[in-house]
Amino acid sequence: MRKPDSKIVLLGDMNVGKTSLLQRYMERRFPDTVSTVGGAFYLKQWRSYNISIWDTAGREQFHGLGSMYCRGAAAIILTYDVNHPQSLVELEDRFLGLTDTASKDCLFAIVGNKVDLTEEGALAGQEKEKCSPDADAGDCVSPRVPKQVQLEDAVALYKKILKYKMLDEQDVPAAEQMCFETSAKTGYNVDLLFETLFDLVVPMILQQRAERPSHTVDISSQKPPKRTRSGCCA
Ligand SMILES: Nc1nc2c(ncn2[C@@H]2O[C@H](COP(=O)(O)OP(=O)(O)OP(=O)(O)O)[C@@H](O)[C@H]2O)c(=O)[nH]1
Ligand SMILES: [Mg+2]
Repeated sequence: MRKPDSKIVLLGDMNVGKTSLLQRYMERRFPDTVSTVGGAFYLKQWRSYNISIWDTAGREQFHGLGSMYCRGAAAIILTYDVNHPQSLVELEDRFLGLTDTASKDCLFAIVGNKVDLTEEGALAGQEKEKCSPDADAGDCVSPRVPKQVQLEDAVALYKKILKYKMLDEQDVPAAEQMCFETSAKTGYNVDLLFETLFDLVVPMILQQRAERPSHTVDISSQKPPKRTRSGCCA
C-alpha cells in the first residue's frame, strides 16, 4: 500500500457521530454503529493524492490514544452534537490538547452533527416527515427540538483555537468556512465538509513535497561511462 500523502483525524466525544459521518461519506450510507474501540482509518483518493481519514474513539478510556492518532495530521475535525452543549465544551477541555502532535500548520474544522434532530434541520429541508409504524428505521425521524448549540458557539471555539495555536486569522481559512453543521443520517453537508478539507490539504501536500530534499538523480546531467576495448565499462 502506498504511504498516504496526508492525514485527517476525527476527534470528539463519544456518540457525537464521528463514525457515522465517515461512513456516510465513504460508503454513502448510515448503518448502525458500535462505539469505536481505539481507532480505524479509511483511505480516500482525492485527485492523484491518497488521504487517510482516521476515526477515533470518543470514550474516556481511549483518551490516551488521541494524541498518537493526531501525530502529523494536516487537518483535524472536531466534532460535537448540536443537541448536547457539553460535547462542544469537551472539545476545548479534553480534545484540543491532543492536537499538539499534529502538523504545525494543521487546519481545524468544527462540526456540529445530528442537525436533522433539530427544528432548524427541518428548515434546511433535509429531512423526511415523521416515520410511520411500517417505515424503514433509516426513514424514521425523532421528534425535533430547538438546536442547543448555535453555529456562533462553534465559531467562537474556532477563534479560541487560533489563539491557543498562536495563529493569525489572516493566515488560516475563515471561521465561516471551517464551521459546519451536518447530519450523518441525511448526508446534509457531509460531502461539503470532507471535500472542503481535501481541497485545503492538497496545497499542503505540494508544499511539503517542495520543501523535502529531492532524492532523485538527474540522469541527463550524468556523463556516460567510458567504453573500454573489451566493450565493457570503466
Ligand atoms: N439522528 C442522527 N443520529 C446520528 C447522527 N450521527 C450519528 N447518529 C447516531 O448516534 C449514535 C452514535 O453514532 P457514532 O457514529 O457511533 O458516534 P461516535 O462519535 O463514533 O461514537 P464513539 O465511537 O463512541 O466515539 C448512533 O446511534 C448513530 O446512529 C446524525 O447525524 N443524526
Ligand atoms: Mg465511533
